[in-house]
Amino acid sequence: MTWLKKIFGGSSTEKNEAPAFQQGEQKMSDASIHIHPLVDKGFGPTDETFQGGKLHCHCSQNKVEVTVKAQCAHNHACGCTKCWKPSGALFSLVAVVPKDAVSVTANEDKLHVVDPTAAIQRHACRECGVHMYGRIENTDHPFYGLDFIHVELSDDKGWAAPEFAAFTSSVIESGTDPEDMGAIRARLKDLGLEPYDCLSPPLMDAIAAHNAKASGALKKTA
Ligand SMILES: N[C@@H](CCC(=O)N[C@@H](CS)C(=O)NCC(=O)O)C(=O)O
Ligand SMILES: [Zn+2]
Repeated sequence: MTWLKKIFGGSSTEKNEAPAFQQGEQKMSDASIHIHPLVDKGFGPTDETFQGGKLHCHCSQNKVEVTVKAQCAHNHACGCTKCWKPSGALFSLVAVVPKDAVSVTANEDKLHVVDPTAAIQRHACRECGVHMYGRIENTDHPFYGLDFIHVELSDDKGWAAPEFAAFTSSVIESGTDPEDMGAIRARLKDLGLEPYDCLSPPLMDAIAAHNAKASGALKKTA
């Protein structure tokens, strides 16, 4: 995926496939913890030939439609309070795609920006509340050029599988008891999603490298 290399460099697709418990161990995580519907039931493998698909909002009629002409990357569970989650889910499922691959193809007039002051301008349906895509407008932002999408809004199969869990501790800000965090982290690990309290190490490295180039601490060619 050349667009991915251009933005994140060569080391951004490190995938965590380590199981939480070694084979033969008896310990099981709590399957009654609802991380996200697509994650709880097992996501299925990434289709390497997949070229994108359509996303639809939850309205019964006049659905907002977003067409995405690319496979997504860095699909992950996000526990922050800002990312859209289906009801009952502790985490959002969010991925990035190049912004040029994203277009609104129906009922664009129903969209509004949830928080115009946020780094990610989340375009949501005014009627059902679903976030259709998030765009970074600040050209200096490390992730400028990428849009954020929720692949669960698509009936198309083959989207890249989630790789990790970000902003795990932030679920407390939505009302989760801090005492439940051990069980939640164990469940994430069991599902193959290593929990981080910010982003994954490769993404944090990409952000730091971007900032270091902007400040001059790193040469722009590095
Ligand atoms: N602890 C905060 C974290 C929010 C946060 O920083 N979210 C990350 C991950 S989506 C971000 O990049 N936010 C930028 C934004 O919301 O525009 C919360 O849960 O609200
Ligand atoms: Zn988030």
